[in-house]
Amino acid sequence: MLRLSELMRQTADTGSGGVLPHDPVLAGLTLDSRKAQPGYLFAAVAGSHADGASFVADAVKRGAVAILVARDVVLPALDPGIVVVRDANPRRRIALMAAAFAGLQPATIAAVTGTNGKSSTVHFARHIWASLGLNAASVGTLGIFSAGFSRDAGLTTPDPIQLHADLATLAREGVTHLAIEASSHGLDQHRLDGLRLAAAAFTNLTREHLDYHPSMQAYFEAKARLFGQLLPSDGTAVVNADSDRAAALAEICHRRGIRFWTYGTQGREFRLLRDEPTATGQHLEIEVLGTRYEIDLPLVGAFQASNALAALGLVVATGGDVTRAVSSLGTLSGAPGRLQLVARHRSGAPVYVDYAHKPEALETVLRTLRPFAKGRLVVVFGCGGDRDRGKRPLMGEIATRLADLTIVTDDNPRSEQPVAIRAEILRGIPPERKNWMEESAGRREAIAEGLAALRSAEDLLLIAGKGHETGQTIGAVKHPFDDAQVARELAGAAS
Ligand SMILES: CC(=O)N[C@H]1[C@@H](OP(=O)(O)OP(=O)(O)OC[C@H]2O[C@@H](n3ccc(=O)[nH]c3=O)[C@H](O)[C@@H]2O)O[C@H](CO)[C@@H](O)[C@@H]1O[C@H](C)C(=O)N[C@@H](C)C(=O)N[C@H](CCC(=O)O)C(=O)O
Ligand SMILES: Nc1ncnc2c1ncn2[C@@H]1O[C@H](COP(=O)(O)OP(=O)(O)OP(=O)(O)O)[C@@H](O)[C@H]1O
Ligand SMILES: N[C@H](CCC[C@H](N)C(=O)O)C(=O)O
Ligand SMILES: [Mg+2]
Repeated sequence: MLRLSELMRQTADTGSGGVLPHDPVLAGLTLDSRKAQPGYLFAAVAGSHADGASFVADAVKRGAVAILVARDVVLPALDPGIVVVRDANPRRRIALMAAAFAGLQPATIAAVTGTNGKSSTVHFARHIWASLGLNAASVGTLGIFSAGFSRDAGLTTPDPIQLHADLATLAREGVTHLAIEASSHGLDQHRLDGLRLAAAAFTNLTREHLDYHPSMQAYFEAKARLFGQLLPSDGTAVVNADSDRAAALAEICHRRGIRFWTYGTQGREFRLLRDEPTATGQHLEIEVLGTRYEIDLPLVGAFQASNALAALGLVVATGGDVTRAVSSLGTLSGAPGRLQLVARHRSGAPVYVDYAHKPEALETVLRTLRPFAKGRLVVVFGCGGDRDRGKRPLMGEIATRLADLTIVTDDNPRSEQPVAIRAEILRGIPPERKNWMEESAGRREAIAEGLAALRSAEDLLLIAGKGHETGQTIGAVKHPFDDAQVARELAGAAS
């Protein structure tokens, strides 16, 4: 409970002013009129489908006593007992209010942005902190994880009201260190504006979400907000030097006086010098702040080594002991659904599940797995409905270029016709490659076909796109579906 005047005082940086006609004690905040209760403040924001302003009367009917709205919005006549707060940027203001209202957040917070590798990096950062004896948590696509509290995710970056309620719970339970994914939607919609950040990492930028962002430049600018606006000038940026966006971020950070650290094969503070595959992962030689270390990372793929360095960078940037943090990389476990070995076919062929649902990710994971498939590399994948359509032909081209057999199937069709999504994937496949592909309606059937194509222990099946997901959304209904479980069931049945 907090008085409205106090909430406004604590968050007054976007320029709303004026004397309040009343000063209600607020019972809660909401961005959704349907969740308004007596004593609530309703933030009416314009969205991509609806305009929150048209739900003000609904919120008031449910008991809202205060409305936060943009300056220029015309509202219907309201009861004089309702306080209307105007702000130039209500999305930012409600995020700041959510933080103030919840009161507590873990003392040390690091955010991770980039097209690929965010979930893996926050998962790794939590592991490294925990190895240092710190009470750590992660928030993102996989949900919220800490020693004492976990919950499935709705969004990669939750809405600010939910987020701050959860962060306050974590902080009350003693969590001091938090790694959180910053999605481009989340950054663009100011969901993260109330966080007190100590560090921020950038992994890479490739094509994604061009249904939402008007261009790659706009997509980059959404991500760059993390460094240009959210990370305070006493924070540390940890940026992948192997990304072609590193120079632009360096410029932003230097302008703001932010400490700028880089990682990767071209990294300055966290440099990967050597990377050799081993039976169980890879042997790395790295240089961290001028000192050389050798470690056995129990994960395959150069991209996982890169994500591990990003996590290491965040831990060290926020005061973690370098030597102990480096040695904890030797006990990293992969993030669920990321290059996860889930089953073995009766032929001995391994079956992997991976969350590659973007062109660059699919290319990376197929290239990573190629050396492990001395025989045939088989991939089963589809594309999600109601998402960036431009990805579809690109992924069809990549799969058929890098795999020996591609089975095109359904991901989460959502409101789209599965056959139409598959047709867009097929459009990207050159005619001469059509002999090395099949189209299979129904993901379960496609996985069965993928398994049936395995002939020896030298073959390998990759099921891409849904990773850790435990449901498949068809129309408006989410049906239980778990790639790993289905693969195990079917591989078992085949043996
Ligand atoms: C495109 C997008 O990001 N939409 C998010 C956005 O919704 P919006 O502002 O567009 O909502 P809208 O439907 O237009 O409605 C406008 C406003 O009216 C309100 N409303 C609506 C109806 C009503 O009866 N009463 C009412 O008050 C809504 O609560 C909203 O505040 O803000 C909502 C509240 O925070 C989110 O739930 C919603 O996420 C939708 C469900 C979504 O699917 N988002 C995905 C694309 C997303 O955000 N993904 C990213 C990236 C994933 C990744 O790459 O990892 C993520 O962070 O998960
Ligand atoms: N650093 C990387 N470079 C290229 N591809 C990567 C990298 N890290 C992960 N991937 C690929 O992207 C997939 C998703 O990885 P991860 O979940 O860590 O990324 P994310 O950024 O959180 O994705 P999302 O935005 O979908 O939540 C992995 O399964 C893998 O195929
Ligand atoms: N956070 C991502 C997840 C996509 C996962 C993929 N399986 C799909 O459904 O497209 C999104 O909402 O765009
Ligand atoms: Mg993620």
